[in-house]
Amino acid sequence: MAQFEEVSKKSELHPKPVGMVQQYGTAGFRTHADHLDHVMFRMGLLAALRSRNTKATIGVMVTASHNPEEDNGVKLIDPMGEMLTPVWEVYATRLVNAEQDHLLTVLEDVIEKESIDLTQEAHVFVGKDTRSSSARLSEAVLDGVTALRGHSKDYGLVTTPQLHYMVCCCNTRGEYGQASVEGYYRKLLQAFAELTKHVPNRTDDQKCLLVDGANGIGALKLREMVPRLQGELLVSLFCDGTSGKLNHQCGADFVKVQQKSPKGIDMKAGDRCCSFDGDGDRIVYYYSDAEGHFHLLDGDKIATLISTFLKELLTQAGLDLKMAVVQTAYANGSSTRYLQDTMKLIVKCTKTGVKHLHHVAQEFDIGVYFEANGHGTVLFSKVLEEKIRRLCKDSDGERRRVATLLKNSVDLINQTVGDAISDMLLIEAILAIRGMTVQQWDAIYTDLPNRQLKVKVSDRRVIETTDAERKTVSPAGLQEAIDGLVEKHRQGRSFVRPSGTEDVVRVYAEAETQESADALAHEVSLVVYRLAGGVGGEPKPL
Ligand SMILES: CC(=O)N[C@H]1[C@@H](OP(=O)(O)O)O[C@H](CO)[C@@H](O)[C@@H]1O
Ligand SMILES: [Mg+2]
Repeated sequence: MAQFEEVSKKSELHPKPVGMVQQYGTAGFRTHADHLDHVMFRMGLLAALRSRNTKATIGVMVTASHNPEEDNGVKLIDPMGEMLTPVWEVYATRLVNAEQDHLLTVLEDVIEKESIDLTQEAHVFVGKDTRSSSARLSEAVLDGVTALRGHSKDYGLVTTPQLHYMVCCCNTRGEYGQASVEGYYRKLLQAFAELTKHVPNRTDDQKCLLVDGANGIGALKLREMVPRLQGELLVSLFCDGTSGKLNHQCGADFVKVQQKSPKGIDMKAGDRCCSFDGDGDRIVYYYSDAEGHFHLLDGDKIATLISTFLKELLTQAGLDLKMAVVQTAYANGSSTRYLQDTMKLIVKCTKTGVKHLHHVAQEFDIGVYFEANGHGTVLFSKVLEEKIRRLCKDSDGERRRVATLLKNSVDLINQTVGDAISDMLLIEAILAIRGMTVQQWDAIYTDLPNRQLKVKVSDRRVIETTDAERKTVSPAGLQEAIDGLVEKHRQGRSFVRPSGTEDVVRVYAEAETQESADALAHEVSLVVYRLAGGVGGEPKPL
């Protein structure tokens, strides 16, 4: 077939280094930018097939998120703006690892398995982050789409959630919004303005927010929005990419893992601050108190603030609906207890990785999901959205006011995926409406001190987990050893799992005091090292 000749010819321009193997992981393919040209071309091919398979527009985002600037990566976006479905992750891995002379065979195999009609039209949206390698790598994606005679639209520099939004807008024929960056701005800005317009007596101090843009795409996009916030939010943008390096000593991942403020932010005691990650899909908040202590408000605190706000509105609106908060094992034990025992909310725990949380959140009328690292959003069922819309029209007085707040919250939230800009505007609106300071928000519950460590082992796959990764089933004896150690620490909890993005085993521990959490994390690291084939020197105490 003529299309295959074209693929054959074009693929010679994007040759795969012989023997190189890569895996479609938690966040797509991700590695040093020098090893990705063939991956990008082939993901362009796969996106064109996926588009024909779903009869919808598919997205391809070139980014390595919070990784160093030298890395890059690629993720595919399915029709409703969600992550690529798992069966196709397997195809992606096979296609990327096929040696040059085997590429067509693998391609044909996917076409046959999914009964893809090549005469169908294919449409692919492509976006990229600000990495120096992203321009040439997104060209390779476009080459792949064209080789299979797909139509492509290059959105250029966009945040990951913006591209998810575009795909959803396009496939809902504009019902979700207009598929352009301008359409995205307009939808969010209008919802934010509506939410904040009746908030009385806010001082400039309360409106001030310091933002660390991780020297990435999130900073560029936020800068375009700031002048249009009509003074309802006074943003000071730091790490805006004009001089610093992407993610270097800044950004949401740095702040969460190091538990300290980013380099280059000029914060005074009490200032409300937040950090985006490198592709604008994560956010964490923080402030430092008068004694200079750093306070982090991570994904768990964000989930608590948002779910408390929405639950109150639902009650006031007289809507009795099923609402849940979805977390992973990394959620701080205090947050889980607060949500369950005080807020009386359903709390679910899933495996790490946003696609798992998203999936479970879809089962409820309102599903609030956040990873502790700040990646998350809220999903609303169609039934609920319809009820809210009707209530806005048919009710009056207080009930109408509350329904309108709900409607504008729905519009402000990017339901396709976690979105730093959208989450930030929602959090700012909630704090304004409730007249709450960052300190009051922080005081809703007190985090248990915790520690995350990494252990290097020769093959991390020897660790198998169950119960949403909270327990191990192999190697033999490991779980019993962890249980024995946890027992010795007041309010102790610990688990280990192989990372899906790095060649390490992650260890998490929390306990009543920081010393205790640190000691537990170290003790567990040692048993992992001993029972799961540790390499290099034994883990040292902190
Ligand atoms: C503890 C932690 O933060 N893990 C991160 C990290 O996954 P690992 O499988 O733990 O490497 O990267 C994922 C993709 O960005 C993110 O979804 C997840 O939350
Ligand atoms: Mg990210």
